[in-house]
Amino acid sequence: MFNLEQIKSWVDADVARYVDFSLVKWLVTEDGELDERLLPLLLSVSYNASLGQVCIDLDKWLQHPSGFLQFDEEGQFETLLMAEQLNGWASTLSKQDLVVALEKSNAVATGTTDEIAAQSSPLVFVQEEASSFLYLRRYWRAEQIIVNGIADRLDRATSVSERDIRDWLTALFGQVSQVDDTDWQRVACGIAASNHFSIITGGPGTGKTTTVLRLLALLQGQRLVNGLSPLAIRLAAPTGKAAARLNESIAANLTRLDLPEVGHVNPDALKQVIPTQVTTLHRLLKPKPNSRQFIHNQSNPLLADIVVVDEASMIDIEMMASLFEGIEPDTRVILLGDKDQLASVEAGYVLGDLCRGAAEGQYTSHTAQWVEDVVGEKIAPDYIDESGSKLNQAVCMLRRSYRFVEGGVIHQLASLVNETQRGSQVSPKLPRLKEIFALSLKRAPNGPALQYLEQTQFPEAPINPGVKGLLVKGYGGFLDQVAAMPNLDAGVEAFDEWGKRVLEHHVDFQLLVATRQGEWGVAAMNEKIEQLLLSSGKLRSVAGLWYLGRPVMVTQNDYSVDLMNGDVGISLLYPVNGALKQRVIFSDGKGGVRWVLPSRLQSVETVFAMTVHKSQGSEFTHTAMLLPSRHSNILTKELIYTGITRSKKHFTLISGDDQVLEASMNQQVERSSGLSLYIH
Ligand SMILES: Nc1ncnc2c1ncn2[C@@H]1O[C@H](COP(=O)(O)OP(=O)(O)OP(=O)(O)O)[C@@H](O)[C@H]1O
Repeated sequence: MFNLEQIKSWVDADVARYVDFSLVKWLVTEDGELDERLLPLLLSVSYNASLGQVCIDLDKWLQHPSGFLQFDEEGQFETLLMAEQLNGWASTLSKQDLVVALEKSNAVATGTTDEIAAQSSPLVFVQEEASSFLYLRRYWRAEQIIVNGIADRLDRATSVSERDIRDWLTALFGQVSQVDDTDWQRVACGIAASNHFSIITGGPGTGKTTTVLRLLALLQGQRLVNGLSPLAIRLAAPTGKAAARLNESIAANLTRLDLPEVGHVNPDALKQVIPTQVTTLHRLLKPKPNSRQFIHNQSNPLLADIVVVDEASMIDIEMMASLFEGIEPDTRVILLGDKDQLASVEAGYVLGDLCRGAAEGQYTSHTAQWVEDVVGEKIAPDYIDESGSKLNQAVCMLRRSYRFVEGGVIHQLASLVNETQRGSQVSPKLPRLKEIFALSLKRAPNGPALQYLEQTQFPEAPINPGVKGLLVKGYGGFLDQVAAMPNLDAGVEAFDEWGKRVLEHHVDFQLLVATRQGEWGVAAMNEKIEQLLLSSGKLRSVAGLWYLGRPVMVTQNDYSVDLMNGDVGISLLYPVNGALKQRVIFSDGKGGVRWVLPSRLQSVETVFAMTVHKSQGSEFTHTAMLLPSRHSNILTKELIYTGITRSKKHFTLISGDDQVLEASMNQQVERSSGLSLYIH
C-alpha cells in the first residue's frame, strides 16, 4: 500500500506533476476517511487529464497502472523500481476492492446520472455496461452535455419532407448513376438533411465542403420553395487558421456551384442565402472576459437554425460542451472533419469517439432502405449492421479523394498508415511503404511526390546534406520573396502586395516535427534552421527577435489584436511616416493582409519547425516530417497520418530509423471516454 508520502516521492521523481499531488492531498483532507488504496489511482486521474484523457478506465488501469504515470520504463533504476512496486501491488488488488473504496469515498460521486448530477464531489465514478470509468467532475459534466445535446437532436424529427430531400438531391446531384459505386456525398447530404445532428467525415479532399454547400443549398432551397423565410446559418471552425481556410474554400466552392432552378427559386437568390463567412467557435460563442465561460450559454443561447463546424477533430471535450450549451435545443448541428486526424491537444477525442462506426457504416437495413428510397443510392451489405446505434445512422464517411488524383501516392501512403491493425497482430506495413515510395520515384515528372531522407539523430549530429538541401530550397522560396522588398517610396499598396506574395509562398513548404523538446524537437530545429538559412544566404540576419523574414506562430488566442492560436505571420518591414518599421504581416482571412506591431504580439514562437499537432487545419504544397529515432507513446498512426495529409503535392519523410516509422503506424491514440457508450 502507498501513503501520501510515497506518492509525493513519485512526484519528486517526475512521474506526475505537483499539481496532481496537490489534488490527491486535498482529496485526502476533504474526505477524512479516504481509503489509501485509492491514492495511486487518484494521482493517475489528475495526471492523465493533463495528457488529454477525459477519464480512466479502471480495468485498464488495474492491468498496468504504471502506464498511467510517467515512469521512464527504459530509464533510471529508481523509477523502474517504483513502477514495478506499483504494478506488483496492483496485481494483488481485486477490482471489487477498488470499486467499494470508490463508492465509500465522499470525494467520489456514484449512482445514476441524476444522482451524480445532484452531488458536487470533485470525482465521478461511472459503471455503464461492462465499463468502469473514473472522471474529474468537469469532464464528466462536459461529456453529459454533449451526450444530451446529441441524443436530444437525434430524437427530434426534422421538418424537411422526404419529397423535398428527394427533389433537391436530384436537382443538385443529377439523376442517380446506375453504374457507379455509391455516391457517398449524395448519401451524406440526404442523411444530414434528415437529422438534427449529423457528422460528415472524410480524409482530405473527399468533398466535405462541397457536400455541405449542397446540403445548405438543399436546406435553404426547400425553405424558399415552400414560401418560408431562409434559415439562420452560422459557420465555424476551432481555430482562426481553420476558419480562414474554410472561408476561402466555401467562397470558391460557392462561386463554382452550379445551382439549378427549382420551383420558382432563382439560383442567384439561393446563393445569396448561403453564408460564406466563417468564424472561430470562440467568436461564435463570445468569450466572457478573463473567464473560460461564454456569453452564449444555456440562459442566453445563440440564435441560429443551423451551426456547421469544420475541422471538428480539433474540438476538445469542454469546447464541444460549450457549443451544445451555447445554442438553442432545436439548432441543427452539422460537424465536418477527418476522424483519423490527431485528437485535440486538450482533453477528449470527441470526433473520433462519435465516428467509431463510420468506416464500417453500421447502417441498419431500415436506414439503408430509407437511403435507397429517398436518396436513390444503394448501400452495400458490407456497410449494414442491425446493431448500429442511432448515432451511426447520422454519420456519413466520404471515401473518395478528389484532391490527390485517385491512386496518387500520397493518398496511398495516408491510407496505408490509416489501415487499422487487426487484433493484436501487427501487420507488416514497412515493405508496402517502401513499394509506395519506390513507385513515387518512378512517376516523378515534377519531382517525386514522396521522398525519404535519412537523418541520424544523436545529439551533436549535423544535419545531413540531403536534408540541408531540402530545407534551404523549401524555405528559400518565401525568403527570396522577402528579399524582393519594394523601395521605401513605392507606397503602402506595393508593400501590401509584397507581403501577400511572401505569405502565399510561405505555405509552399513546412517542416513538421513530432516533439517540442529535445535536440530534434521544435525549439532546437528552429535554431538549426535559422543557422542553416543564414549560412546559405537565404536569411541576412537572425539577430534580434524581429529579424526580416522570421515566421511566427501565435500560440494563444488574442482578441485584442484579433489573432487566434495557430495563426502564422512573417516579420517584415512596412513604411510608416517615411521610415521602414518592423511589422508582422498576417492574412486577414478575406484575401487581404494585416500589419501588426511586434510589441502587440503577446504569445508567438518561431515556426520554421512546427509540431504536427499545431499543423492541424493547415496545408502546404510540400510538407516534410521529421520523426525521432526512438519510438515513444506520442508517435501514433494519427500523428503520422495528420503529418502526411498536410501535403498538397509533395511529402518528404525524414527519419533515422524506419522501424520507428512502422512502430508508430501500428500504435493508435488511446483515449477512454463514455461518449460512444451513452449515445445508443
Ligand atoms: N464529386 C466531386 N466530383 C469532382 N470533384 C469534386 C467532387 N467533390 C469535390 N470535388 C473537388 O475536390 C476538391 C476537394 O473538395 P472539398 O474542398 O469539398 O474537400 P474537403 O473534404 O472539404 O477538403 P479539405 O477539408 O481536406 O480541404 C475540390 O476541388 C472540389 O471541387
